[in-house]
Amino acid sequence: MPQGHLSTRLRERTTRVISAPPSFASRFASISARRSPFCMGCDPSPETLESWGLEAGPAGLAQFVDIVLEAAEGAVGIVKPQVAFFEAFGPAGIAELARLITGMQASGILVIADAKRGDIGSSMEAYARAWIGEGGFGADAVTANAYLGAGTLAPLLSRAASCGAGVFTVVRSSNPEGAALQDARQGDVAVADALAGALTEQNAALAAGEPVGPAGAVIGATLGAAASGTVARLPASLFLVPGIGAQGAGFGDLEGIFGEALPRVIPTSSRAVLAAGPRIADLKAALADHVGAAMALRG
Ligand SMILES: O=c1ccn([C@@H]2O[C@H](COP(=O)(O)O)[C@@H](O)[C@H]2O)c(=O)[nH]1
Repeated sequence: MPQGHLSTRLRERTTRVISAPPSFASRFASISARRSPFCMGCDPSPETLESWGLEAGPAGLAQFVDIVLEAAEGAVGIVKPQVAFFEAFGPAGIAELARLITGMQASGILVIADAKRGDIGSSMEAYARAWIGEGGFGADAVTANAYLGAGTLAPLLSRAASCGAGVFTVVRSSNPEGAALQDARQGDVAVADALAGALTEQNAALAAGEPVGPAGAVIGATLGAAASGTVARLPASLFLVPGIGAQGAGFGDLEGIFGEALPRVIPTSSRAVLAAGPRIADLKAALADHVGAAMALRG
């Protein structure tokens, strides 16, 4: 191989290594220490819009976005818009979702797009471009479903690793209907545990020497200590943990499920926070309560 070609390749490789963006795990660790690991759910359901005195249509949605942007600024480090509630308003809803994502990021807030994507590998590549990295919505992390097989997550995970994003795959969901499927046997382990093992393998391949990789897991706060065996199979994952508040779980349930993994937990709650709106001061007060409760878990 000609010398010039070799040095060009070396330079390209070095540039890639030097310019690798910080991982989602390191960005979470930083925001968690500076603000809190708590994640504010942004679910503009018709019920929430109406209870805030807003029209359950695109104009009301735009006002909702204005309010949550102002309430979140300086009060919380992570938000999770539930994409379904934006999609429900069609193109106008998608535009508001994009506005929420860029507005939150402009305030230094990490955005987890709760889109729960899952498909065959070629379509997952398109979902990866849609949600993380440049060119699409550019969220900091996205949620995924693995019902088409753990291997279909690969395009999403490799893009996440290269652009410093995270992927949270549903492993054990917070809803009561989830257990029948997630506890079904795959060989001699539960489907959820087999998926946890596959995510851990992906983290070993993609974490680039960091202790926590891009393959995170969704584990419901409602599940109790029965979920801790699954947690143990995910030693290099962050955990996105819904179910606090309206679904009946509390911050006090998290230690029994996560134990020593608590520093990797991102507790999230939507309705319990949004019920305080629409006044900004009331929302900030509800956020302060949740942020404080999540900080107390860090010890
Ligand atoms: O297992 C899961 C996975 C995702 N979710 C989502 O989290 C929020 C929970 O909202 P609350 O109002 O705090 O109950 C919502 O967007 C769900 O789609 C979940 O609840 N459970």
